[in-house]
Amino acid sequence: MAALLEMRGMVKVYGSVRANDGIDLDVFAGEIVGLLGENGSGKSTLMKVLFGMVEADGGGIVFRGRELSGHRPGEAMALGIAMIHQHFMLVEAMTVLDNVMLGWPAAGKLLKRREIAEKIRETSRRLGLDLDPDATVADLPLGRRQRIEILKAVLRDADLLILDEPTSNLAPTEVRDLLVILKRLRGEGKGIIFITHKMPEVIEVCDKVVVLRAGRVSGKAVVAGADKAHLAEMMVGRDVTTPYVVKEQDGGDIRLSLRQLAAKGLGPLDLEVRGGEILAIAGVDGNGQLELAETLAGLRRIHQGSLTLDADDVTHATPASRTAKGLAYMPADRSMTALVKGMTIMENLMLRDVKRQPYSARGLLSMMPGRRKAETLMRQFDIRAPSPLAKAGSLSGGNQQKIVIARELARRPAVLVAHQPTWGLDPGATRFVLEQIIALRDAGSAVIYISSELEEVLAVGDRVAVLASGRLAGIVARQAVDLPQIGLWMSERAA
Ligand SMILES: Nc1ncnc2c1ncn2[C@@H]1O[C@H](COP(=O)(O)OP(=O)(O)OP(=O)(O)O)[C@@H](O)[C@H]1O
Repeated sequence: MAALLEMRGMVKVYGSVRANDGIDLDVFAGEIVGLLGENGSGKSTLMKVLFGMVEADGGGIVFRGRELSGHRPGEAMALGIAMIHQHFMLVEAMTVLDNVMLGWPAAGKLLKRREIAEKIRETSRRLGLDLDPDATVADLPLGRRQRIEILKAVLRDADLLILDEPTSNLAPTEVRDLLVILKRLRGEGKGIIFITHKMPEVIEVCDKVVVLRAGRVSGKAVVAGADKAHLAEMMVGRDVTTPYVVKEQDGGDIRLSLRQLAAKGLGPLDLEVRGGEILAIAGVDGNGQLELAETLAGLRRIHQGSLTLDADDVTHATPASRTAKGLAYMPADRSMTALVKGMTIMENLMLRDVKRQPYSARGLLSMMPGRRKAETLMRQFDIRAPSPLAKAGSLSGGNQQKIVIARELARRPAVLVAHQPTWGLDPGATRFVLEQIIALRDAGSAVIYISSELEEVLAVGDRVAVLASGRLAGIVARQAVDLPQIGLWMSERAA
């Protein structure tokens, strides 16, 4: 049987970076191929080349027996290739049906709304998408929105679906649902390219894996019957499985305190975090995590109660004055909200220091000390880029994340609020970032670590709290964690 897709010797060069350096990839109909590799290894670039978003500098693509070169996304789509982007291309104020009709091929416009709505219902039932054509996108959780993109691809008869880290910002239940949907798509004969950093997902759905390193294929394997340890080593290249050191409360000073604190969709909450402690906040996504993170950062108004930072009342303080008092914030959606993509890596790393010596020269960033500091941080955090003067937006997704993480950690903040700090990071980078957060704790900072991944919460939290419907359902020392109890707390609804 001929492959659905054959990519041979793909090359893509950006300045001094060989993002793709002779990559071969085959995908057959009815096959899920895991495309793996550390941050910056060239996965997204290869997919952009395939989908016609960037032009290759070398190599050849054959799709369904046809040579493909110099093509644009419109042509790729018309031929049956669909790309499910991480930031969905949906109009939030419109319904599912209207969104599906937006890009409908001209010939299909002859179909009536009613007929398309019926097709949506039928496809949704068949694949288990659980989508109502009349639902408004803005009312749907992330996982459902992603399924609209899948629905669009299927209704346009795509044969090959590209999913670039589709699970990286989904809640665990949504991940499970997505994996089931992928298996159904495979059952209908679709070819799927699935980019992920998560080993359990690979084992669950992939038929084979292709691992990239520095723009080349560094390994290939059939998943069925493969040795898991071997697969993991191929993916990660080093051991990331030793447990982290959890600390018992050692009575540090209270650095962050919430008293009856309430904001829209949140609280009232009473909570204290001490220096030298990581308070991990678990919960099903959408239960007040974003509200809590943004309220602490000063991005949402506090309606009631108080917030103190190192004994200073900061209830109504601006984000900038909280930053000046030692609060650091890593938002979950770092690449959209915490990074200026058009600025250089150095400028992004130094955003908090422009007014500080020795980095300031009459209010501007002074070159030499800034560059030295940026170079050091890039080395420490393994930010892969040709130079500190490269634009942040030109880095791979994971390396963009690392800029924000490096900037916030390097300030040695009194209090760190970290929301999903490992999203988009490969296992090696995840390990490194968690170790840095633990080092910050050991140096006396207080950390609030918000994550919907229970495994991670349990790995790094000294105490574990659960948010449910914007309220604190329970809080417990790590050593005393009882998993069924945590599960109950997570499913609690506010009275
Ligand atoms: N538009 C661009 N300009 C310059 N360099 C780029 C551009 N796009 C990608 N690169 C570089 O190409 C390399 C590969 O990046 P790519 O985004 O393909 O990696 P990735 O494997 O998808 O990583 P991640 O897991 O972090 O998303 C990186 O070194 C990146 O900096």
